[in-house]
Amino acid sequence: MSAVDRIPPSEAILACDGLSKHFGGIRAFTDVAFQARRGEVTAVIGDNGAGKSTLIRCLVGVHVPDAGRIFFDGRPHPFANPDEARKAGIETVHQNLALIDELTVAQNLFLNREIVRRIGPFALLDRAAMKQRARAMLSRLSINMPSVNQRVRRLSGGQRQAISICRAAGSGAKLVVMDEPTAALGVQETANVEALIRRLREQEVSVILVSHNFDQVRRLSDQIWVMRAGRMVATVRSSQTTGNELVALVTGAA
Ligand SMILES: Nc1ncnc2c1ncn2[C@@H]1O[C@H](COP(=O)(O)OP(=O)(O)OP(=O)(O)O)[C@@H](O)[C@H]1O
Repeated sequence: MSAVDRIPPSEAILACDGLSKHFGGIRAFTDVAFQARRGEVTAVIGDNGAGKSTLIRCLVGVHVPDAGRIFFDGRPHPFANPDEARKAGIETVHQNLALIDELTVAQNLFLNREIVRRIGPFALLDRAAMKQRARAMLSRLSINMPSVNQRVRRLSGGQRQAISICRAAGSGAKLVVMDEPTAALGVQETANVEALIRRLREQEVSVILVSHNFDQVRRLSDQIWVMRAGRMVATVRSSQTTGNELVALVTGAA
């Protein structure tokens, strides 16, 4: 049975069959199949070079796969670039955060999606509306921020990550894809970002999370995809696995 058939379309936010991506003679991954349930956190694990980042780049429209089918929210996924994926409801939280230091929290939350007010032939930025909406977006995810007028340069790594996640979720995304969202964070900041991911899940936003931290993956996710050397070697329910089993699946000792 194909992966697309296993979960009824109404329950699958994402499904994929026979997906492959090569860069010239280098194989990133081959014949990958998977499904992610709507409203769940799905983690992607695997050793360095297993193909995780390339796989999620195919999901968010950065790369076009060489072969295979992807379905998003019950429909074929034809996204040729990240803008198309975003319009359909897939947002990405990038490893390098993509925030602009010299802009404020509110300006970063509305970067490239500014609210404008039309007065005759002129289109003016509606700063008051953006600030008001920024406060509502932060409050919806219980994110504490000193002020929406604060420049992000002065914020901690965890606060910056929270803004990136809020920005991704705030536009009504159905699926938020995160590549190592806590890799550069300390213990408390990691806990804050994990709490934020749980709140997304409570609000029925589906999440795909790439992480090398198996404890985190088991704490946060419902389902785990395991990649090894360009293959999807296992899909496991997080509640039914142990850290040792994950290590064995990732290394091939299982
Ligand atoms: N743009 C590219 N051009 C050529 N090869 C690439 C490119 N992107 C990825 N690869 C190759 O594809 C394979 C999978 O890489 P990918 O970055 O997807 O792995 P990963 O599991 O995310 O690794 P890591 O955990 O180290 O980030 C690797 O052999 C990598 O060198």
